[in-house]
Amino acid sequence: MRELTVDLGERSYPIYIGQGLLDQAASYFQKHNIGNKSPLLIIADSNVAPRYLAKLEQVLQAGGYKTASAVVPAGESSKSLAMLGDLVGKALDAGLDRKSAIVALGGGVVGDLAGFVAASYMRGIKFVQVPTTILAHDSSVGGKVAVNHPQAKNIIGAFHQPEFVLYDLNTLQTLPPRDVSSGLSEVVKHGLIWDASFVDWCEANAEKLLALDPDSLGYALYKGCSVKAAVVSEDEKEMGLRAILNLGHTIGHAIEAVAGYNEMQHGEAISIGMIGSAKLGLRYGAPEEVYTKTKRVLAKCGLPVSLPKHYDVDAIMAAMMHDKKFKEGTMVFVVPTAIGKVEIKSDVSVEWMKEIVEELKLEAEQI
Ligand SMILES: NC(=O)c1ccc[n+]([C@@H]2O[C@H](COP(=O)([O-])OP(=O)(O)OC[C@H]3O[C@@H](n4cnc5c(N)ncnc54)[C@H](O)[C@@H]3O)[C@@H](O)[C@H]2O)c1
Ligand SMILES: O=C(O)C(=O)C[C@@H](O)[C@H](O)[C@H](O)COP(=O)(O)O
Ligand SMILES: [Zn+2]
Repeated sequence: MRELTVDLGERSYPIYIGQGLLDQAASYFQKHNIGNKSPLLIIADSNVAPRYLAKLEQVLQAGGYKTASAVVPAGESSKSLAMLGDLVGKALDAGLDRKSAIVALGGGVVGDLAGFVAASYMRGIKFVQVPTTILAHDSSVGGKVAVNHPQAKNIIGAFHQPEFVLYDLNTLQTLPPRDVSSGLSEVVKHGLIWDASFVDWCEANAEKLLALDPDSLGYALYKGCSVKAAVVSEDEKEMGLRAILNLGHTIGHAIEAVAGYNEMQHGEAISIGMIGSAKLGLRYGAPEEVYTKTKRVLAKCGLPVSLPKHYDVDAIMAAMMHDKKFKEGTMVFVVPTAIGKVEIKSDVSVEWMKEIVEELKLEAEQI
């Protein structure tokens, strides 16, 4: 078992990463002072619930907890205000009070959604992250919780940190291949922004990761979570440094919004976005390797590296204008300057960005 800390003073919390942790969930809840007098609400999606919900409920109940559960349809569309309303209804029906906790059992969709329920129910109650996807090494850490609006991704949300993160690597064995690749996108991102040697490692170990080799996965998720924890510990509310975690996300979020949140997985959209950011890096004078290596490692992880033909460039440009990094009307981008290093550039040319999105699409047409 590996352990990391998100260092936020009195709101600091651990990330536990290991095999079989679900079986020990009750003792972690007790260790972190989650009381057993008020009920817990476990939120899972329709793919995760049949696999892991009964197990978690049984372990928690055996440890003296009262549990209720809510199952949402799998997929990004569940990150909506309507679903938030439904879940608040479920929390009320189950009798959750201010001492209760919400448990997010699932990937980033459930983590963001359940976390926002916890942030807003009774103006904020405790929550615990129990991630079950590779991508959720990113989403379960750092306290960004949100739902989407049809016009903009994650635009209704809060910063609300979990009590702890319980990452049972065994759950990852049932992930479909597409979600394995999608999760690796954010793993690679953590290397691209912080640690060149980890990018080399990802490239060399891509096949093992795709095959869900437990040792490789454990190491990759530990490294990814270490980067995330270090950045969040320095800048919890994204006043500066934390923006680097957004590499590829301005283009990526725009693609997700234009796709209606149901065609492209988050990690897939971010992969295309990171290729776009690498192209922008070249325009700012980064060495060619930044682009070629970024593209190679993402492709090795089974990720898309160009924009599918049917996407409308103008619609993507319009969606990009809703990016939360926009300040005082200027385009702000995370730009790679070397492998493992990025800079935040303000006032990025809209013309350049349009040319880059067009190039991304043209490259798909050439395949
Ligand atoms: N808050 C943050 O800091 C942050 C960071 C990164 C991403 N995100 C958000 O995370 C979301 C994407 O997360 P995701 O890729 O985990 O998506 P997801 O939660 O939709 O999970 C992907 C798919 O895998 C299924 N699944 C989950 N665990 C499984 C398991 N163990 N076995 C079988 N199937 C399983 C899900 O049902 C779903 O179909 C996006 O909404 C993104 O915006 C948030
Ligand atoms: O934690 C962060 O900060 C991130 O940017 C991590 C991203 O991978 C994640 O997708 C996040 O939800 C994007 O944040 P947003 O503020 O652009 O919605
Ligand atoms: Zn992301």
